[in-house]
Amino acid sequence: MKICIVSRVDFREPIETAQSLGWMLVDAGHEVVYEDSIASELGYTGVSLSNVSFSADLIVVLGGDGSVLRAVRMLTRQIPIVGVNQGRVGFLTDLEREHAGEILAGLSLPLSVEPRMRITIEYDGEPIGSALNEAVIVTSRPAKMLQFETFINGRKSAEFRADGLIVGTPTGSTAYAMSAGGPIVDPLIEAFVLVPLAPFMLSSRPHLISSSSEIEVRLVSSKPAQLVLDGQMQYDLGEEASLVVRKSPEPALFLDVGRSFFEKVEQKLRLL
Ligand SMILES: NC(=O)c1ccc[n+]([C@@H]2O[C@H](COP(=O)([O-])OP(=O)(O)OC[C@H]3O[C@@H](n4cnc5c(N)ncnc54)[C@H](O)[C@@H]3O)[C@@H](O)[C@H]2O)c1
Ligand SMILES: Nc1ncnc2c1ncn2[C@@H]1O[C@H](COP(=O)(O)OP(=O)(O)OP(=O)(O)O)[C@@H](O)[C@H]1O
Repeated sequence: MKICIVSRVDFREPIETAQSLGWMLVDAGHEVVYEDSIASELGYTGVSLSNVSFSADLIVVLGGDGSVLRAVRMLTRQIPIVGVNQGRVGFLTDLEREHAGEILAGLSLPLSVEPRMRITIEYDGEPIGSALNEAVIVTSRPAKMLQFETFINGRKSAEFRADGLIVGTPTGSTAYAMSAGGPIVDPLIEAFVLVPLAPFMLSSRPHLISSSSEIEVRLVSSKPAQLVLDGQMQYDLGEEASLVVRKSPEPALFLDVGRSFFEKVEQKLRLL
């Protein structure tokens, strides 16, 4: 198989892991390429994630959740991906560093994957990006509320004031949405999680909406707001902005290594 290794490069351990893992995978008969930023740390010629998504069979990410979110975002075409935890929480990672080499070396095609719903976002009618965890519309001025209107398949569903609104996925239900009071959603379910941030009215509650729906969020107030995708891409929103969120036709493809989602919930989130 052709495997592309991606790594965070902000400290030595993942860089050293990337080198030793690469050697182990080559010894096991795999073709190994490195993404640009880790390649330059190791003195190799790298590949871009956008291009390699058309030729690699698997992406291996050395890092935490942010590194996995970044890698999924940078893939032009979704291909199987697996994270090796080199972060603080690593909820989206499924392999620990100590065992990653032997497990990955033994892989062969076809790979077993677990599709993870992603979302696409349009701003004022133009595609602006996609997300695996969530899209957040949030006030640019702390302690100033925004006024929202939401529409499900063109029909008005709510009008409320809040600091912000999370439109999340089941994968993102254990991230910001959970901290904001949303439900933990089995990632095998395909649905949107709508969670208001500090709503003015207690009646503004989290909602679970079918993934076949089209969700429009309109900003009624003229106060400054921002759109944040997976906590990593940030955009200023103009007055009376309209954002349309849909299920992406391309889910992320998490390599199935037998890790139970609920085991991870128990292990990683209850101990935090
Ligand atoms: N109050 C909060 O809990 C809060 C606030 C902002 C952002 N976030 C989350 O952080 C994500 C970005 O992650 P990052 O690592 O680049 O930023 P980061 O470094 O700020 O990490 C945020 C924390 O969220 C965890 N996390 C991220 N995705 C997760 C998931 N799907 N399930 C469980 N935990 C998850 C990360 O492990 C990290 O501990 C955003 O998508 C958002 O969901 C959480
Ligand atoms: N190769 C890279 N080039 C630039 N930025 C990167 C690269 N790899 C990771 N990052 C960014 O660096 C940060 C690394 O954070 P990451 O989430 O991987 O680790 P962590 O925050 O320690 O762990 P966790 O998110 O699991 O708590 C992320 O924001 C990610 O987007």
